[in-house]
Amino acid sequence: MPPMRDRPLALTMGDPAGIGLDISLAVWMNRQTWRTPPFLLIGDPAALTDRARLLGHDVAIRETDCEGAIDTFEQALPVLPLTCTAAVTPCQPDSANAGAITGAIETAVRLTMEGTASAIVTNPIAKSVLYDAGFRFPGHTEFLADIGERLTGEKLLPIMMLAGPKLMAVPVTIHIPLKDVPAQLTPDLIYRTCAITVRDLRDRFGLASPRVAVAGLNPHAGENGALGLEDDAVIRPVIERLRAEGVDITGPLPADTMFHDRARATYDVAICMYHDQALIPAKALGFDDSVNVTLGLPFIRTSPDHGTAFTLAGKGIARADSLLAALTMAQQLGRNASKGKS
Ligand SMILES: NC(=O)C1=CN([C@@H]2O[C@H](COP(=O)(O)OP(=O)(O)OC[C@H]3O[C@@H](n4cnc5c(N)ncnc54)[C@H](O)[C@@H]3O)[C@@H](O)[C@H]2O)C=CC1
Ligand SMILES: NCC(=O)COP(=O)(O)O
Repeated sequence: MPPMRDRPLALTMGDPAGIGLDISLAVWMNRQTWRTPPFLLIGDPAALTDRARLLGHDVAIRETDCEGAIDTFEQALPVLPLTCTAAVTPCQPDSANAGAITGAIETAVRLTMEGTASAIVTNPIAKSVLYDAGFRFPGHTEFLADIGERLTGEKLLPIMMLAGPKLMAVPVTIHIPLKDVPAQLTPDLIYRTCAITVRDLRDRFGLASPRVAVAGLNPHAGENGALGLEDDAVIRPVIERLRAEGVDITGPLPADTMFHDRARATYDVAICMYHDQALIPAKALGFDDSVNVTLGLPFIRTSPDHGTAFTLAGKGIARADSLLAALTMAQQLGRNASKGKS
């Protein structure tokens, strides 16, 4: 296996009708000033060439395998080719391309697990477009865990973490309807989410003893049971168990007062009970520079925090900051992992 510095990141194209192609071109074109980590784009070279032309970019695109990506990267944007079934039109997603979109993700995992790529960075997918084609996973997070389980034979619990300079936040339940949240918030799920988060923050992010703040589910963390029972009956005992095991952990905290500046200074990561409880503060505090990173997997995966932004595709106005942050974080986590092994 080549050393980590000689391996590219595997970057998936995402939904080609969205801004993934635009921002991939941007991070490559600005590779010197932005110090973009070398990547291999897994996607349709014809769609990428068309998007570059539409945007007025003069970009050299070269098809290569993963081994050739690092040597190619300075001169041309390296692409591991796959073909979209339907013609790609910006802002007009087509479920006929679901196979190419998910195929890029599967290929990225395979290259990373076999050690030719150092980590996976995913461009955004539109979930509903894939659901229309029969995709049975809520999002990348759950799909990546399924691929990981198939490759390793291990049962995995994938954890979504939004990580930015001002906040790291983890939702315990992820892509489920709000009405299903209380039933899915079991002590076991909360415990394992906290434990995996603490382990990965220590082992992958280098935080020796992460300080964890856990949100309650209900207003005022239940107000002693008057506004809901889950905070004291379900969440608090898990926190007490983790504290007894040596984790630096507080909660359940009223969610409305745990994200202001002074509160955030008291912890490293916020464990939240549902998707929007974590993602609203994360995106409000750092939409351009936060990264969606999946913990609990046998490989590193990051992604920009935003979605496909279809209406911006092909217009030259999509910001590439979050993709750059995702590439940079994936490279750093890969380096930390290889240091841990040496
Ligand atoms: N990691 C992933 O694959 C993600 C996928 N999605 C998917 O994206 C689709 C659209 O979701 P939305 O809720 O509309 O979120 P979105 O993030 O695509 O767009 C929200 C707003 O932010 C703007 N925006 C997003 N990215 C931007 C960028 N790079 N530069 C400038 N402006 C930007 C959009 O124009 C829009 O006004 C959905 O189908 C959803 O499933 C959403 C989040 C993450
Ligand atoms: N809202 C975040 C999101 O939908 C990203 O999900 P995933 O596709 O990374 O699982």
